Amino acid sequence: MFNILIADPLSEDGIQPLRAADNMNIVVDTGLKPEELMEKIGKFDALLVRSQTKVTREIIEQASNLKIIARAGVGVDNIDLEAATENGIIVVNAPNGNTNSAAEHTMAMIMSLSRNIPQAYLSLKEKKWDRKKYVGVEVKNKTLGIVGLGRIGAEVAYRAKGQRMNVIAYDPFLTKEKADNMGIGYGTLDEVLEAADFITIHTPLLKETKHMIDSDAFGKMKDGVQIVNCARGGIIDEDALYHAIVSGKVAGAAMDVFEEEPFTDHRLLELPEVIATPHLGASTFEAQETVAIDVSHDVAGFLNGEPVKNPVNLPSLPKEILNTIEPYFNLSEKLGEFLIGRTEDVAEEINISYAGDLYDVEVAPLSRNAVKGFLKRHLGDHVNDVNALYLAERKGISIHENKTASTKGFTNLISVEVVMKSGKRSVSGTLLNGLGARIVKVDGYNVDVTPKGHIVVINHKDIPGVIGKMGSLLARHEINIATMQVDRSDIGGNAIMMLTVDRHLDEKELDTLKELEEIYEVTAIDL
Ligand SMILES: NC(=O)c1ccc[n+]([C@@H]2O[C@H](COP(=O)([O-])OP(=O)(O)OC[C@H]3O[C@@H](n4cnc5c(N)ncnc54)[C@H](O)[C@@H]3O)[C@@H](O)[C@H]2O)c1
Ligand SMILES: O=C(O)[C@H](O)COP(=O)(O)O
Repeated sequence: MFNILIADPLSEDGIQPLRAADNMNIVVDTGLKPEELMEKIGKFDALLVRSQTKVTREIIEQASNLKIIARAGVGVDNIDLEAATENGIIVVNAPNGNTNSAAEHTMAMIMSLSRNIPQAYLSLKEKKWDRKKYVGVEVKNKTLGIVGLGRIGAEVAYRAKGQRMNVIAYDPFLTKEKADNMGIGYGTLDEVLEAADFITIHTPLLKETKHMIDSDAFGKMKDGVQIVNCARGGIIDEDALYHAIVSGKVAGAAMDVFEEEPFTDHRLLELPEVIATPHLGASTFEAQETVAIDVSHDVAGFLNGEPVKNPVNLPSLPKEILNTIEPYFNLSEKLGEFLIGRTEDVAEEINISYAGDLYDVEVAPLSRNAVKGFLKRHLGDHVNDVNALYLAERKGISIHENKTASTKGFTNLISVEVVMKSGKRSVSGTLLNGLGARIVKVDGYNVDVTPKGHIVVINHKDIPGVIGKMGSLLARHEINIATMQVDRSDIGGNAIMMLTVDRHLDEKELDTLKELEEIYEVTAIDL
C-alpha cells in the first residue's frame, strides 16, 4: 500500500485515477504549516501540491519514504528541485492542463483594464453612478506586446487577434517563420516594450527573468501603457511598477501573481490603477480537473513501476549505461550552457558529435544533457534530460547526433554546434585522464579551459598590444584574470582570447571591453 498526501486543494473528480487504484491510501490534508508538513511527510510515498505548499529542502530531507512529488499545474518554483533530485525523488507536473484557463484569465485582465470594469463595479457598489470617470479605451487596433510565447503566450496571441489587436511578441525561441505562421509580429524585448499599448508577461520566473520588467524597462515603454502579469510574481519589479504608475508612465496594471503570496497588504493595492486577483489564472473547474487527472495518472503509474509522462527533474538511468557515461554528464551539459552563451540568434539546429572512446558508447543521454544545458537558460528547471529533446523540437530546433572513431589527439571528444540563420557556433570538450573536463575548441580555435566559473571569450584582431590593453581594462574594473588562452587563424588575422576571471562581469563592464577597436565581440559566460 502506498501512502499519498494531497496537501493543496485538488479537484475530487480529478483524483479519481488515484482513488481507483487499489493500492493507494489517500490522505487529503490541506493548509498544513511548514512544521506540520515536515512532521507528517516521513510516512508518505507521494506528495501532491499546487502552488501554495512550499516543498523546501527541509521538508524533502524529512521525507524518507517519498518517491514522487506531483505539481498539479505548471510552475514548480515552490518545489526545491535540486533537493528532490539529490534525494532521488522524481518531480512531475501538469504543463498543459491549465493553459487555456490562464490565457482566458489574461484576456479577462486585459479587457477589465481597458474598460475599468473592477473600478467601476466598486464605485457602483458604493452607490455612485459615475459614467465620466470610467471611460475606457478599445483594444481593437491597439498593440499587444507578449513577452514569452510558450503555451500560454501563444494562446493569448490567438485570442488577442480575435479581438483585432495587433500582436508583437518576444521569446528567445521565436523565429520569423513561426511569427509569420501565427500572423503576429516579432521583435527583441526592447522592440516589444517600445511598440506595445498593452504588455502581457508569460515567461517562467528564472534567474534571467527575475525583475526583467524593472525601471529601465518601464522607461522604454509608451506613456500610458497598461501591463498584465498572469505568469509569476517577481518578473515585474513591484517597486518599479509602483513608481511607474505614480509617475503617470503606466496607466494601469493587472496582476494575478505577486513576489510574496498571499499578497493582501501592499501599497500597489491602494492605487486605483491596479486591479488584481489572488492567483486565479488556473482556478477553473476544467483546468483543475485536467491537471489533477494528469498528475494522478503519473503518480499511480510511477508507483506501480510505469514511466511518467511529465517529469521535471532527472530520472534514474540503468546502472550499466550510467557507469560508462556518468563521467561525461557534467561536460556535455556545460558544453550546452557555454554554447547558448554564444548564441546571439535563434537556434535552428544543434549538432552533437562524439569521437574516440565515445564511439561505441550509448550517448543519447549525453546528447539530452547537452541540449538541456543549451535550453535551460531560457526554459529553467522545466527542462531535464528526459524532456530536453522534446522541448527543443517544440521550439523548432532539430537535433543531430553523429559518431566517429578518430579524434586527432584526444582520446575522447564531444563537440556541440549550433546552426542559426546568421551562422554557426561550436564548442568541443574532452575528459583529460586524471585532470577532469576541458573545453578544447571554440569555433575551431584551440583552447584549454576548465568549463567552470566565469569565462570571458573575446574575438579580436591579431595585432600587438591587444592582450595588454585587455589586461589593463580588466584591472581598472578590479577584475582578476585567473587564466588566459589565445589562438589565431593566421598572423594578423582573426584571433580568440579566452579568460577565466574571479567574478561575474556585468553588462556595463562588458561594454567597456567592447569599446576597444581591435575587439569584434566579447561574451561573458558563467558556468
Ligand atoms: N497565473 C496562473 O495561475 C498561472 C497558470 C498557469 C501558468 N502560469 C505561469 O505562466 C508562465 C508561462 O507558462 P507556460 O505554460 O506558457 O510556460 P511555457 O514554458 O510553455 O512558456 C514560457 C515561455 O517563456 C519563454 N522565455 C523564457 N525566458 C524568456 C525571456 N527572458 N524573455 C522572453 N521569453 C522567455 C520560453 O522560451 C517559453 O517559450 C509560467 O510562469 C507559469 O508558471 C501561471
Ligand atoms: O503554475 C501554475 O500552474 C499556476 O500558477 C497555477 O497555480 P495554482 O495551481 O496554485 O493555481
